[in-house]
Amino acid sequence: MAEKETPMLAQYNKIKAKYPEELLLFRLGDFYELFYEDAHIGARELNIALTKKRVGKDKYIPMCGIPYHSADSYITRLVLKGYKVAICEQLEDASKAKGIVKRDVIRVITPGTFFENEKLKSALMAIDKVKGKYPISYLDLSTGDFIAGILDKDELISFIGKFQPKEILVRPEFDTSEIEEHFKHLFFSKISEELFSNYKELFNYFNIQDYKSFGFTEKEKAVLPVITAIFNYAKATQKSFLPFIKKPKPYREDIYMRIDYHAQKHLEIVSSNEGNISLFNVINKTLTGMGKRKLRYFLLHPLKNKKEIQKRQQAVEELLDNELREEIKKYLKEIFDVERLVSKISSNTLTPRDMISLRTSLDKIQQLKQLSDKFNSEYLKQLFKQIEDFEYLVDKLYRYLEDNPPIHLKEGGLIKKGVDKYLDELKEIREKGDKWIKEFQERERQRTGISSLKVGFNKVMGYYIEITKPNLKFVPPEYKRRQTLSNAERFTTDELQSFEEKILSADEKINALEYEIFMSLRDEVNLLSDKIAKTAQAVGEIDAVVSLAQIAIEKNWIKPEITDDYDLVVEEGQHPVIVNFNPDFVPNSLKMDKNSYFHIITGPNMAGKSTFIRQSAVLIVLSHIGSFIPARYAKIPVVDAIFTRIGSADALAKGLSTFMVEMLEMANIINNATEKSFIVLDEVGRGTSTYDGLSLAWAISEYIAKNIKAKTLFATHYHELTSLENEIPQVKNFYMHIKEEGKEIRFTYKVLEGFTNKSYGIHVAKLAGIKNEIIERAYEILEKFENSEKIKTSEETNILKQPEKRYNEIKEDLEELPIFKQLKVIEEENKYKEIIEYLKNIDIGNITPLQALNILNELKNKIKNDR
Ligand SMILES: Nc1ncnc2c1ncn2[C@@H]1O[C@H](COP(=O)(O)OP(=O)(O)OP(=O)(O)O)[C@@H](O)[C@H]1O
Repeated sequence: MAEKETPMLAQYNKIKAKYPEELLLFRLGDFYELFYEDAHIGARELNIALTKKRVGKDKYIPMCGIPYHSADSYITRLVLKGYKVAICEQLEDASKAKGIVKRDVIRVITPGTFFENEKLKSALMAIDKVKGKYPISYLDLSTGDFIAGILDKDELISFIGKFQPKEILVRPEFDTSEIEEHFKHLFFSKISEELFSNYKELFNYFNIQDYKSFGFTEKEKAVLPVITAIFNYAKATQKSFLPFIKKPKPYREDIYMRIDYHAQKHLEIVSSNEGNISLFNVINKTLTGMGKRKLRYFLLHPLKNKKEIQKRQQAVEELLDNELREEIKKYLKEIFDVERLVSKISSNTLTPRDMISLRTSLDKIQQLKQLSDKFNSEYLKQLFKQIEDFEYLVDKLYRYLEDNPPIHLKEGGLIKKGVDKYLDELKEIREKGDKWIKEFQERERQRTGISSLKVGFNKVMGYYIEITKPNLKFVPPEYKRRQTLSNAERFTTDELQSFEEKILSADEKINALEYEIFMSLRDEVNLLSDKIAKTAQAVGEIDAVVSLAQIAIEKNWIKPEITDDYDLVVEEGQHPVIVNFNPDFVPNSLKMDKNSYFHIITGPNMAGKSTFIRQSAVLIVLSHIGSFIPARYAKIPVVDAIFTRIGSADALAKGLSTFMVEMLEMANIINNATEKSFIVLDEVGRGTSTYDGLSLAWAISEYIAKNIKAKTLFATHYHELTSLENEIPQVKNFYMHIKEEGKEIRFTYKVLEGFTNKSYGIHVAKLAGIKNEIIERAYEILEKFENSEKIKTSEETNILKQPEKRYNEIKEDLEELPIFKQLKVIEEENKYKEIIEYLKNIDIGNITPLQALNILNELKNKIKNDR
């Protein structure tokens, strides 16, 4: 006969059945316990001991436990590793419970919802697919920011790159592979269809009747399911911990300059490649959490409206005034991360200290608002106008809240005197109690003649009278022994006991009442959440603009002139990140106009080509966020997109060849760039055989220069490309100047007009420390090559213009190259896919034997054609 489950195990199994995918942390006294498979995972991932729990006469189940008091760090580790953790709490006081203590899951923490954890930062996204487009929504539970929009595939990839969601919600049938091939570590949660369709709670929460109230148009209807899904998921997992969520805002890519995912990464705008530092880290001088996030947002969303950019510039210019800026900074320094605090208000994670931080912040924000008359800039005026008045609330919080409250809500010490009459009375009893104890101690000393007699208190024993061992003989008979210590004994008396009951019940009442008052205060603040959040946004934006002014002053940057024309001029520009570490950085200029917009830059390795072309793109980005830039003078036309194609190894890990990645990126550029775009190309075509690569680089350059007419900087080692200058008038050659001093060379990092055939590769090898005898031998071989090159016929050099002819000549050799073999495999795989698809679509139940024979024949032919 099956053994009966213990009540605890029955309770566990019932709850676990509702959370099969989560690790269930089951609260037992001072521990959270994990059982069965969860225990194995927990022990392995947290490196803690796997033990057993006895659940019947001879029955044991696997168990591991983490202490309640340090649970946070364990939970963080599990969530960081991509687990979802369900916290199951005791819902009643164990000492007062009849039978087994009630327990239930109070919250599920997932990678995208651990909003109070600084390390993880909540970032939840939902993606759907409708008619080839991707409706998306994004919710940051730590700030309450909520956005939604409809993106195309490239925009979706770029969005994920910008916002870096920690968890992506999709429908069960969603094919995640098309996104995963672009990113290394994404965490997808497949959630039920029901969460996408049931928008009742969402509408209730925001008190609306229709999604259009959020500002979406009829055309954007497809965002409703993703908004709904993200909201329902947050609610279902966070339960009473659900923080304040702002109304979802339409996210429309088309109002910003497009910087796709590759460009963000290659230009190291907000995150850098290993060992480097990002543009954001260099220019970030913000003083608040909101400001930091806003500046980051600015960088990832440069404006593309001249007037808007100029408005920001004007604000930055005004803030160059040291006195004014310092005055604002004085307040900003004391403002906490209000967005995060607001999000906590409606959730159970708000601590009394958070409330004090909010009080201080709102107070400083009120003082900051006093400065609003001092500005002329339209943009600053507008931002200051968005700061709401919280005078009444601040005053109330000062009147109500103790300045140094404890961390926990239920320990009392939260509320000042004068707030509640009954509370004051209770506190008086407690104070009188202190006095009474002193008098009682004095009285007992007199009565017993024991001058060292002490009245003390601890949580376990309550009040007691302590008598040292030598004085025990003087203890009166009515004293009741409570505890024996090594050199003293502890007693109580009827009088002390009845006092204790009175005082302890006052204490309990005080704590309960303070908690109640604190909660009603919290509710009051909660009603203002929306206003506080909007104010916090404005403060963040002020902080970001102040930061732009601060860096401009510190680095002596200039204001670029923004135009709607075509021409671009940067005189003596510098790379803002590299110059930061290299004071000897050599400035360079760039001039582009309708007669000269495709620049080919040649020069040896290490001469500074990449730095120059990236610098140009970065200066354009900075100019479009309203920032000043490191240059002597600059005139920047509004650019609609920045595209980059820069050699990288990042996609290799995903099994795509470098060449394939390169071509995918090129295809994206060619399909999307316009005359108003800025393109940066570094070494296009290097991933394949020289002639293929060169022919492609040539054809692509020709296409961009003739048809797209986007401003383009192309750094290359293909010296042959410089002949494009003769073919297309708008193509111009530039090269990195090198100074030759005997056999030595020196990089000057100067970009000059014209081109050079010398590659100096051997020089660079020498600089890198390659042995002298090898270097000498390389020079000998080079000389031989150069001599044989001289007698080549002109027909041979002309291969560039006849890539196909040349291709046929060398076809056999090329096919031996690994890249070709790889492409062949891809090609074949695609053919097989076609056949598989064909087979899948055959409805066997509905065909005649003759049709079956025909199909077989067709399949045979398909395979024959391929062989
Ligand atoms: N204008 C400059 N002033 C001073 N140092 C520079 C300048 N430009 C580049 N450098 C330094 O020169 C080094 C090489 O630069 P970069 O990578 O741009 O060269 P490259 O020509 O693109 O080389 P490769 O062809 O090998 O990729 C870097 O360490 C960079 O910091």
